[in-house]
Amino acid sequence: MYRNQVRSFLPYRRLGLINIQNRCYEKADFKTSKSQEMDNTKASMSSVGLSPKQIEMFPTAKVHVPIMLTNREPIVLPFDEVPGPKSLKYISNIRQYLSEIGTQITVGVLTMMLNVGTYMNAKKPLKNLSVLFDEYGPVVRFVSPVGGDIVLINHPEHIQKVYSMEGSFPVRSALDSLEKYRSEHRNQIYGGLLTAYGEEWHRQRETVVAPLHDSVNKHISGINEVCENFTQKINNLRNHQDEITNNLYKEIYKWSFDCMGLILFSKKFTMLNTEVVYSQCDMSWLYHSLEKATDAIIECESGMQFWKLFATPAWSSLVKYCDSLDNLIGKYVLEAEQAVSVQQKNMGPVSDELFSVHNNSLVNAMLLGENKMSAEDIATIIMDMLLIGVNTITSSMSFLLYHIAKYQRAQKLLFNEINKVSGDIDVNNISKIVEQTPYLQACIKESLRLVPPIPVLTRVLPKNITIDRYNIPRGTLIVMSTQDASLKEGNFDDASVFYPERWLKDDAKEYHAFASIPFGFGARKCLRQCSLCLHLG
Ligand code: HEM
Repeated sequence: MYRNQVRSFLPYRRLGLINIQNRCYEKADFKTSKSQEMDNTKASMSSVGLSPKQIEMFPTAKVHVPIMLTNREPIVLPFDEVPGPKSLKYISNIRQYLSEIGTQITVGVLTMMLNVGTYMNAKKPLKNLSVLFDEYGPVVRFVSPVGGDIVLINHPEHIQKVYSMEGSFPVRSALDSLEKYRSEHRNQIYGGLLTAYGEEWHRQRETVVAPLHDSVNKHISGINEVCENFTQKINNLRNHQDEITNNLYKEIYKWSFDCMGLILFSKKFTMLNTEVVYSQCDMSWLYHSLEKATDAIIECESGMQFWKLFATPAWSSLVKYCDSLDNLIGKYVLEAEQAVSVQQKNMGPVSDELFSVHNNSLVNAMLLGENKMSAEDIATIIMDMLLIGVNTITSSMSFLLYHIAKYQRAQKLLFNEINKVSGDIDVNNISKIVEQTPYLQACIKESLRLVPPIPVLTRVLPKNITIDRYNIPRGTLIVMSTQDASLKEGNFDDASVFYPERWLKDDAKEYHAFASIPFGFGARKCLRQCSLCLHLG
């Protein structure tokens, strides 16, 4: 399964946010009084949309109250006091003496130990993280030998506080390997949505949101066809015991690729009907390159990062398959650009085929939008959406089917609900479908609670923040273990059980709004314009 975790120091160093030696601990941040702190917390909660009543629902008493020196002044403890693995703390004393290669090795070992280094597909990262929280409490400092320390948190209130301070241009850690590929190999300074920062990121996001939304709506009936195709194929693949013996994941991947093909390219990829994926046609190459590029990114981001020093096999594979993705997507975008300019200059009719593909397509909308983008930028954004979209949807759908298969009672209830409304479904009206299928929505939400495709989220804040009682300097990489939060008994009863009903009860509102956030939150949350998750989150 694709699980996404993040670590990266590069972007922050480049932004000048991390400088451990020169880090200035502003006095003001240390001397925050308790009342100020409470006011700040309340203001931040209302800024993220919680009412005073909801604030009361999650009293600050749940969070450790700072020890009082006098009867008014709470102690805000310095960053060095944040608990964490002691052996790592010693590293902080010697890190300035480590050579570049030594640093790479240490980072690699630490990364493998904790799996805080895999953007996608870490094997059991959460187990390791929850062990850390059990041992050190809700705020854990992970000293890194390279200079930028990591702070891990898992408490919903702390997560909420981080989001409330993320600012207008939130920064999260990116994929170092993809960023290096783009900046060094393709000469792209900004990269796509995943890797861009600041105003450039904002510009790209503004350009893509509305066209993406329209594109999903336009292709609903096409997506429905792909879904029917998928169920038909699964039906045919069953053995005499009604089981799918293997390759179900691959079929789900193809289904997700076909859906994204419609949304991003307005094209019927029909990968579900294609057995030979290694053929010469563009669509097969795109599929093949996507699989291989994803594998290569996973390999580069996890474990030893020697690719930063020399071309490892994983790095060469990343370059090869990202090049291939770039070229195929670039070709499509250039075609669309050509069609648009022929039409605009009235230079005669565009061929029917070209017109039918590109008219009303997502790329067309981006080319003609107010913030006109270059073909190269559009191609990069499409590549990002393809990479993140196909993998997250495949993971979500796989676990949804897994949970429904495992919890037969839920399966029966779901079956009855769908049976009841099936005669009355209008596939083009998503809002109505959502209204008609509350149990299905609850199943999706519950499955995403148990296994969010991206189990940890990250932010680098522009200001110091006090979490629990600790001062965390600006520029520190804060890793929010959101899956850990959603699996905590304190946040959900029988937290490890698939129980969709918890989202249907009136008291569902009592769950902390940040106890399960599969799509992230704030200005940089998921674009989530897929059919599966359009109305959730
Ligand atoms: C069930 C499906 C999905 C889940 C659970 C999911 C989850 C997420 C999460 C957690 C983030 C990071 C949010 C944060 O940092 O606060 C994210 C970002 C993003 N997602 Fe999704 N995602 C899903 C599907 C998709 C699809 C289908 C697309 C493409 C059409 C997509 C495009 C993106 C993009 C472009 C970003 C980066 C946004 C930015 O940095 O501004 N996601 N997603």
